[in-house]
Amino acid sequence: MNEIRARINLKVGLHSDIEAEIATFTMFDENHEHIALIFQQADKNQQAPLVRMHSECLTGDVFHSSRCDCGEQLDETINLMKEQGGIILYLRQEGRGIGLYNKLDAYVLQSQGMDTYQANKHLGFAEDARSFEDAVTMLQALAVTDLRLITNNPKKINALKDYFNIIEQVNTSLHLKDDNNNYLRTKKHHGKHDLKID
Ligand SMILES: Nc1nc2c(ncn2[C@@H]2O[C@H](COP(=O)(O)OP(=O)(O)OP(=O)(O)O)[C@@H](O)[C@H]2O)c(=O)[nH]1
Ligand SMILES: [Zn+2]
Repeated sequence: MNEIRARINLKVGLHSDIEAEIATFTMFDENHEHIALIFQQADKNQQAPLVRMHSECLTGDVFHSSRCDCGEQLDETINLMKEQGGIILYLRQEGRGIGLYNKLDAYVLQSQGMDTYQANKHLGFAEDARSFEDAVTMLQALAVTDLRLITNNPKKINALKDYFNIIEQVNTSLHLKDDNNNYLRTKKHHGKHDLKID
């Protein structure tokens, strides 16, 4: 069964000059329109391509919000993949899976003193409501078996390790900004992310 619905060439990045392909899939409905961005045909040309599973963050990815580091991580990944090739899975699970409006409700609670995980729980959600099962399906559809995963998040390693040979964990940089200190510290101390911050 062909699980790739389409592959389209496009150029991406800040200057729209980095060659890539965007791939769509047959197995997802309109509420889960995940896409893969493939650089240098990494799915076909590389034994162990760089892979980034990036969960959607409208505020960070599009507007480079001061509250998180998502947009910077995405830019960093695109620039690395320009050089080395690789695959970004852009996963439509905004707000760690609780959706945009709920994430913004969580921001209100954070402004009142809760951390990101406490705010999710206060709203009746899991601390992190994401699943990476769709990502596994996407990588299998792209015939990836071995990979180098760009992440600081041990949960992402755990989610893939039974299905793929993870040759290397590639950390992202620390993108500290005025308003994302607590967010990043909580990622490290509660989420056990591998971040170089106190
Ligand atoms: N619920 C909630 N979600 C948030 C908050 N801040 C950011 N997010 C979401 O967190 C997710 C971040 O995803 P990623 O960058 O893929 O991953 P990560 O878990 O930070 O791990 P890395 O791979 O190390 O970057 C996005 O879906 C954001 O929308 C918050 O305060 N509350
Ligand atoms: Zn974000």
